Amino acid sequence: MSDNLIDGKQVAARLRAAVGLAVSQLLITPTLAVVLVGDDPASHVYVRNKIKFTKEAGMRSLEHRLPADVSEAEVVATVRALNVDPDVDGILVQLPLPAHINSDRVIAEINPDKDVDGLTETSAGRLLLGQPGLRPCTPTGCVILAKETLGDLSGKHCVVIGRSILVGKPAALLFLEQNCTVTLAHSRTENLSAVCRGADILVPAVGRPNMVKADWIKAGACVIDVGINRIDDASRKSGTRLVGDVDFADAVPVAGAITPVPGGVGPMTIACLLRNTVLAACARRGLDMPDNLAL
Ligand SMILES: Nc1nc(=O)c2c([nH]1)NC[C@@H]1CN(c3ccc(C(=O)N[C@@H](CCC(=O)O)C(=O)O)cc3)C=[N+]21
Repeated sequence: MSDNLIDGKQVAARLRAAVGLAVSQLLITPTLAVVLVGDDPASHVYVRNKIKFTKEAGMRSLEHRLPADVSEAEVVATVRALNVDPDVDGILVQLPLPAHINSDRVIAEINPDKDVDGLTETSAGRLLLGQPGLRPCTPTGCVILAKETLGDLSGKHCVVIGRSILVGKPAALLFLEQNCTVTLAHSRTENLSAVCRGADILVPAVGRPNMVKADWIKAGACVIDVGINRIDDASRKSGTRLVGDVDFADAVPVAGAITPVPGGVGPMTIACLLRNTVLAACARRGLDMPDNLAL
């Protein structure tokens, strides 16, 4: 193993421990409600992990399982009931939803003060405006990993590749909030590799296996790989393996620090969900954010 790896698993475990400590000092038990529709096996694995870590951090989790053929109206009704349940601090609707359900309409129903995924229009507006609010989990995890490596990010040139609503756009805004100079690159960017070579912090969030090569990376740059791509690998028993958007073997010798896949950004996403649940529980009660959960 090289010495420039950013151990997302370890940073996530530490964040979960910090969440647990913050919870133990509260007089209430934050509660996360998870809505899971259908029987997608991957979604069930994610949700099981989320629930396990929620409990480990001393919080309560409620699980609402709905059948795959449930109507959109019933999912909306479930969200509305959670919105007004005073015991519920965070609501997570596991995505993707079955094709017959419009996930935008469901997400729009979530009370923004319980929006621990940070996906509602109100949460997005608060982020854009620099107002307090719940930020999306994966981009928050990227910022934490970058700060872990570099400390203060002020003045650093951050290049985010990918303009998705879920990751790229909010990541650009969160790095801007950290006083980075931000470039939001995407599929139409001219001279993409040269733009990336200017980055002190490079955040590929595209979903294209091994797209970023060594010659896209400035020597010593911090590389936060958001991609989680499953590719064929005949040498594995499963027949597949996970790779990021970065050609890891190529990039490792050039990067100053780099996240692996798996074991990089992924575990941070779940840890940030737990953090958001505590932040939501505090904000809803007019309590200050626990000091040890500040970015
Ligand atoms: N409402 C909602 N919020 C989400 O945040 C959300 C969602 N729906 N639907 C699915 C995606 C996916 N997602 C991941 C979280 C952790 C890992 C993770 O920890 N991955 C491990 C590897 C896991 C493996 O081996 O399969 C890693 O990268 O090390 C991956 C993916 C959250 N999502």
